[in-house]
Amino acid sequence: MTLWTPDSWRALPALQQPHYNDQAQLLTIEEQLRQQPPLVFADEVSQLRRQLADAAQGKAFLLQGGDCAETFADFSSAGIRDLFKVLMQMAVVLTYAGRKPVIKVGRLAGQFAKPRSADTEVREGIELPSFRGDSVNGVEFTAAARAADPERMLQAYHQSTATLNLVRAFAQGGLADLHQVNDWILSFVRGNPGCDQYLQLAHQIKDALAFMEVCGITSETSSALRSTTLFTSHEALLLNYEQALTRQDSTSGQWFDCSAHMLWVGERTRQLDGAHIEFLRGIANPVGVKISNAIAADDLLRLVDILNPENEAGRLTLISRMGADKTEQFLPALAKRIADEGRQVVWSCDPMHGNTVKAANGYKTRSFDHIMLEIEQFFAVLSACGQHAGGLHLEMTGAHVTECVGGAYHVSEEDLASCYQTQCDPRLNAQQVLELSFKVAELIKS
Ligand SMILES: O=C[C@H](O)[C@H](O)COP(=O)(O)O
Ligand SMILES: C=C(OP(=O)(O)O)C(=O)O
Repeated sequence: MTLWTPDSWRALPALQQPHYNDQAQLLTIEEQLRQQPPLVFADEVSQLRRQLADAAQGKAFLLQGGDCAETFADFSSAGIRDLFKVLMQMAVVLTYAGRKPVIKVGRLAGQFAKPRSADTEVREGIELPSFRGDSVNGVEFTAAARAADPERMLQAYHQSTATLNLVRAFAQGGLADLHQVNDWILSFVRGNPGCDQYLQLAHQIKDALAFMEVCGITSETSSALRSTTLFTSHEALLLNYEQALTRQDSTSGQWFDCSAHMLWVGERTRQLDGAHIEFLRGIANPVGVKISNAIAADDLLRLVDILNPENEAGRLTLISRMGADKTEQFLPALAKRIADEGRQVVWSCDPMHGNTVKAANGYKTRSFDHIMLEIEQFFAVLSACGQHAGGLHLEMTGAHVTECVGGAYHVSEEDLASCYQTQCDPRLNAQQVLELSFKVAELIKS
């Protein structure tokens, strides 16, 4: 294996990269990013890695979720707060009903770039570059907006710092206190089917807290009751951005990509000899790889060995995203091979990206039933292979959107138009996510 350096990826083919017209401007922005403070610290990253080692061994569960893509336009403290609350709600359901510690990792504070199926989009005979996320170009369908602009990476960095600042405050400053378990319910979820079940669970938690208080364990005496950690993650797609935020830890000598605690590489950029895998192999962060039915077991094993040559639990998460129609057929051979070869990985399920369809009225959507079915199949396949179903990876929001159909609240195809806000892929809303959490908790328990 050749020597890794933060820029060794540059000698290899990098797919899904923007075409910047002004290379000198790109270099200037990279230099400016290099001068910025890190977003995360080596110790925090190592802490996540240790927790993921527990997930690999079935002793914890990874909950990774957030926007398909963060946007410059929808940036608000209310939006971040609502996503935080929904993640807390899910975590409490999975922890209490599923009886496992939950590692909370947001798709936030850096999730601004999207890989696309097509390089261009045609509307009424006009062809323009596809929208690739706010850190690359603008969503408006004009030539000016769709031109890739490196300055956008700086704006994404600054929005990420502000987001992370607020997330850290929420996690440490009261909103995460377990006594707030009722306040995590968003107003539009109240009165819906899943809410009653949640209120019952909240009631039981409050009873347990009252008992603990009598025993002298309160929010004042126990930091575990009053605070939490929400780690950050995003797809390591824009390698110029990732390299600029990669720093060497002076104590250990290891390289950390300080743009997020965890990075993943997508289904479209995980080529064994490609730039993205080359970049990820050298950083000490925990990394994830999305895998569909398109990967062969031999290639998966090679990928695992490139990214985790020491076979350390917690370093690598394999995120299966095959679709409800393919998981039962294709996942068993992969999971069995990893088990037979004794490789330590966290198996996580992304039930979103293999289940995208176009509704009759043209909206890109996903069905709650297909999402649930893929999760059930994922649990069944891993259990049959003697492996742990270690996590869940969701595109979701705290906003009251109608982007995925189905669920107990019955979002129909006709309802999609009423609040369809995503710029790329459809997300589960807070009530769909709550309903899903109770079902997943049952799967974890069983
Ligand atoms: O979120 C993932 C991808 O960026 C997205 O699914 C691609 O969508 P497209 O097929 O419309 O390009
Ligand atoms: C692009 C994504 O997923 P995938 O690589 O699995 O398509 C994503 O998670 O945003």
